[in-house]
Formats: sequence, structure tokens, C-alpha cells
Amino acid sequence: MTTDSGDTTATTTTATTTVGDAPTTDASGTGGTRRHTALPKARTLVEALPWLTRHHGKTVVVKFGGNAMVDEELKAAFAQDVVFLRHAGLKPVVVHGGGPQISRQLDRMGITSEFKAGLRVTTPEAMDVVRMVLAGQVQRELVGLLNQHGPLAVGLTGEDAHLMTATKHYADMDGERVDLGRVGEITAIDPGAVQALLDDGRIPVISSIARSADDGHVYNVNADTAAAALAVALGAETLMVLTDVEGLYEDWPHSDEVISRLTASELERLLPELASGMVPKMEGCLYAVRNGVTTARVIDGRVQHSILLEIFTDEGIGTMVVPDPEGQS
Ligand SMILES: Nc1ncnc2c1ncn2[C@@H]1O[C@H](COP(=O)(O)OP(=O)(O)O)[C@@H](O)[C@H]1O
Ligand SMILES: CC(=O)N[C@@H](CCC(=O)OP(=O)(O)O)C(=O)O
Repeated sequence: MTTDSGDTTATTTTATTTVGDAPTTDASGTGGTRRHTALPKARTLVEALPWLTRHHGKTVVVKFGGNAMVDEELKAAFAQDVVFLRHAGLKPVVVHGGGPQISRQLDRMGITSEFKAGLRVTTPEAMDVVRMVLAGQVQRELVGLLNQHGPLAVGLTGEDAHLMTATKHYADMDGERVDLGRVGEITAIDPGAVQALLDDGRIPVISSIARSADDGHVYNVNADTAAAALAVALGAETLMVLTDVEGLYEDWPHSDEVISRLTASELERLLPELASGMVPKMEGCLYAVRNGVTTARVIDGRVQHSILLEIFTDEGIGTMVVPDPEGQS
């Protein structure tokens, strides 16, 4: 590895112990291989080389679910991973959730809320709370954690620079059209502001609320749906969804067998059987891989450094959705 100045000779060292029974040599450097005690660290870095090469310059949309934000250590490790991606030459974009945080605040304020078809029924009063918690609390906290590593993160909501435009969404429950209040579905994305931030080396952190062009109201958009739409609009290579389970369980809640890899068509066949929070997540993954994103992954955000494990090692740790092979769908 070279130093910032590009000088590879100035930092050589003669000290240290040798490890194992490998041939050693004197400080002159003749006659064999010298091993430094820190060699395993170098090996770990070198192991990441094929992945660094593969992902260099690629955009990765990381969705950080509210349920995965369980403790301070995990949030700090998440921020380290995202900053690491950025310094490794990738272009990470964070879309965050905050479902449990919104529910807590609504409870505190005595506002009842319920979920239908995996989405929060959102009254205008609840919408004010959603906006305050997502943009004013969760997003600010993540921006703060990322910026402990440098002037990198910039927070936005879908309202900024027309990033996301929404229209009122109605759920389909057993063939019936159900009114969910101020729940929006995305009708347009203008990724210009996010792209400009990426080009400037920043890490955009996005809250999933959007204004409607029809009635001017602000709408609550599920964060998985927003992340998938953004990944497509940015031409991202990867959509990575961090949640509070190991991945997509084959027979939830009866078994904890995780499906490690499936194609778009396989996922499409499974969709009608899925429940609650997994519905928007897997619909988002399907939409992403059907529209140009190379892989969509659901991984366990409760595992420290899960992003690095997923991107830079062979041990994929969750569920990976890939497009159908050419000619099949
Ligand atoms: N097939 C499944 N595999 C895994 N989790 C499932 C499945 N079906 C439903 N779930 C539920 O979906 C939840 C994840 O969605 P959600 O609670 O919205 O998380 P997040 O806040 O990360 O978006 C899991 O904790 C689990 O309770
Ligand atoms: C419409 C809808 O359900 N919006 C979500 C937005 C936050 C979110 O998606 O957070 P998670 O990713 O943590 O679930 C909500 O109000 O909870």
C-alpha cells in the first residue's frame, strides 16, 4: 500500500518478530520471506481486493430499518461501514426507516396508529409526527454519526429538490381498496440532487417522505419502497436492506431457515405468502432487480459490520435477490 504522498520506500520497517516457521531473513532482505506480526491484517485487506475492484465507483443504496437501529454500538458500526464504503471508492446512499421510533412518539402523544398491508395508516396529525421523527430525529442522528468521520453526510427528504414525488396510495386487501390516509406511493424521482452530492464525494441520507403534485400534501412513504425506487433511479449496482431478521425466512414464523439466494421470478411466486414488514421489503427488492439493479439483499442489521461482511467477503449473510437469467422470467 502506498502512502498519500505515493512514497513506498519511506515507511519500511526493520523491527519485529517473525511468525510461524516461515523462512526469515535479516534486515538486508536477502534469502527468504520476512513475516510481520501484523500479517493477518494485511491478508484481510488483500482478501477484500477482488470485491474492491468489482464495486469500485458503484452506487450502493443502503436501507437502514428502524428495527435494526437497536443500540448505540450498532448504529456507530453502521456509520463506520458506510464511511468505509465511501473511502473504498463506492458511492453509498443511505435511506433510513424509523417505524418503531414513529410508533413510540405517536404513543407518547396519545395518537393511535395501526398497520394495514404492512403500511401505517397515517392521519394528517400522525403525518406531522412521521415527518418530525424521520427528518428531525432519525435522519439527524445518522447524519451526526456519519459526520464524526468527516464532512461527509448530508440529509435530505423526498421533498428536497423534487427528489420524490408521491400520490395517495390505496392498499388492496383481499380485493378491496383500503384508504390509508396520508400514505404515498412514488410517482416520480428526480435524483439530480443526490447525484450532485455523490459527485461531490458526500453521503446522502434520505428520509422517506414526499410531496404530492396532486394536492400539495406531504405523504408517508414506506422506506423500503423509497430505497428501491431510488436505487433504480440512480442506476445503483446494489440495494442492501438492513433489518432485524437474518433474511427472508422460507416459512416464517414456523422456521428460521433463511433463503440465501433467489431469482426475481422465484421471489414473485413467493410474494403472496409474505406478511407484514417483509411485503414492502421484498416487493422493493423485486422492483429493483427487474429495473436494472444487479443485486438486492436483505441482511441482518443486528450483526455488527454486516455491510462490510456482505460487500467484501464471500460469506453472504442474508438473502440475495438476482435478476432472472437471460431469456427466463
Ligand atoms: N418471511 C419472512 N421472513 C422474515 N421476516 C418476516 C417474514 N415475514 C414477515 N416478517 C417480519 O418482517 C419483519 C421485518 O420488517 P419490518 O418490521 O418492517 O422491519 P424494518 O424496520 O427493518 O423495515 C421481521 O421482523 C418479521 O417480523
Ligand atoms: C407508510 C409507512 O408505513 N411508512 C413507514 C415509514 C418508516 C419506515 O418505513 O420505517 P421502517 O423501515 O423502520 O419500517 C412508517 O410510518 O412506519
